[in-house]
Amino acid sequence: MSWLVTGGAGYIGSHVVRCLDEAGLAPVIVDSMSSGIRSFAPAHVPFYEASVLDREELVRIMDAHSITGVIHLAGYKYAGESVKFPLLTFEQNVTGTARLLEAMQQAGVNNMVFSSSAAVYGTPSVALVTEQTATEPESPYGQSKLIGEWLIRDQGIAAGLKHTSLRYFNVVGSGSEELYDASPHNLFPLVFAALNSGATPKIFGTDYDTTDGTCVRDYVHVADLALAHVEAAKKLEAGQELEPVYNLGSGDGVSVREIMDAVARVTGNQFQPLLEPRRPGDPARIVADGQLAARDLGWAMRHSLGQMVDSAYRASQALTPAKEA
Ligand SMILES: NC(=O)c1ccc[n+]([C@@H]2O[C@H](COP(=O)([O-])OP(=O)(O)OC[C@H]3O[C@@H](n4cnc5c(N)ncnc54)[C@H](O)[C@@H]3O)[C@@H](O)[C@H]2O)c1
Ligand SMILES: O=c1ccn([C@@H]2O[C@H](COP(=O)(O)OP(=O)(O)O[C@H]3O[C@H](CO)[C@H](O)[C@H](O)[C@H]3O)[C@@H](O)[C@H]2O)c(=O)[nH]1
Repeated sequence: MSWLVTGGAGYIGSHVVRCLDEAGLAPVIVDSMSSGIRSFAPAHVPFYEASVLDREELVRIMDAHSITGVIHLAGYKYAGESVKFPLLTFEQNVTGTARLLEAMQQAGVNNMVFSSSAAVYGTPSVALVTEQTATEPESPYGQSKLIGEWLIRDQGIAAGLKHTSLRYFNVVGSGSEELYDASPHNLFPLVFAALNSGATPKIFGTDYDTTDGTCVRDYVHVADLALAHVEAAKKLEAGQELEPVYNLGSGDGVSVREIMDAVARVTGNQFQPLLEPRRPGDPARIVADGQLAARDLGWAMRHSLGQMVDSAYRASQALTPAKEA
């Protein structure tokens, strides 16, 4: 049993690869290296620098390794930036997913786990988002993830693909010090990049309709998230039916101000964040009901917020200048 991991040299993908490896579902990585980091891929795991847009190369790789399933994480992940770059976002996330599905059909690979996002919900009007909550994405990124889900669902109907899509909420933390989130646009990496360089972290928006005026999100630890992928892969491999979509969130809302307080506590740095205007496109609050995933995928929050902050901080400090370049 060998599973292909697209985007396996990325932040989340590298954690998934390690969990698959430990579970005996021999991972093989395909990554275009647009944002991947080569050292994130374990030396013994087969690695191909290739794009999911390259159908023929994907078929060759799937045949060469007798791949039985795909965890598809490759993509362009910035909701805010996607408003500026809709064509890039759709090419990578929609055309990329379509090419991958074509390759899977050609190679006879019949199992798929897809990285979707809470961004498919837009700004929900409910306190806890369930899988039944209306999908009203507000960015090309959210739209592209929803279309990805539809392509996969339709390929299930047309070609018998077994599949599930995991809608991640805010993924943070680090499962080991050499793996970190290098995103230039997300809260945790920006806060630690600022602190590590002597700058002051920023809060975008303090006038939202939330308890302290800052945005509320549902933060999950990347190592917990990775385990849910392995559970999904194992179930699909064993021929068990899964729901078409699962939320991977904790049910707990945490404000940006509360994150800053936790960072100050963990690092011992009593900084006063800079208060900036709102960042365009940010919903005030989005928090998940994760009960469906708990029922079917053993989904559980094994890490506390303090551990999320602490592990992210340690990983950010372990960065060498070479890795930062
Ligand atoms: N980080 C989050 O909070 C979050 C939340 C919801 C969903 N997601 C989704 O999870 C997935 C992984 O996110 P991440 O945080 O690890 O991001 P990341 O940028 O670290 O990883 C993405 C990986 O995909 C690779 N890639 C990009 N385009 C490719 C292509 N065309 N072909 C092959 N490889 C390609 C990149 O080089 C990178 O290694 C993405 O699909 C993202 O949209 C992330
Ligand atoms: O320096 C910063 C950076 C961010 N923020 C705020 O922190 C919150 C979280 O922002 P992130 O960029 O970390 O995360 P998002 O909620 O915007 O988006 C993330 O989670 C979404 C799901 O909820 C999507 O999947 C998306 O891909 C992923 O980047 C937002 O209110 C943002 O304005 C700050 O205050 N200061």
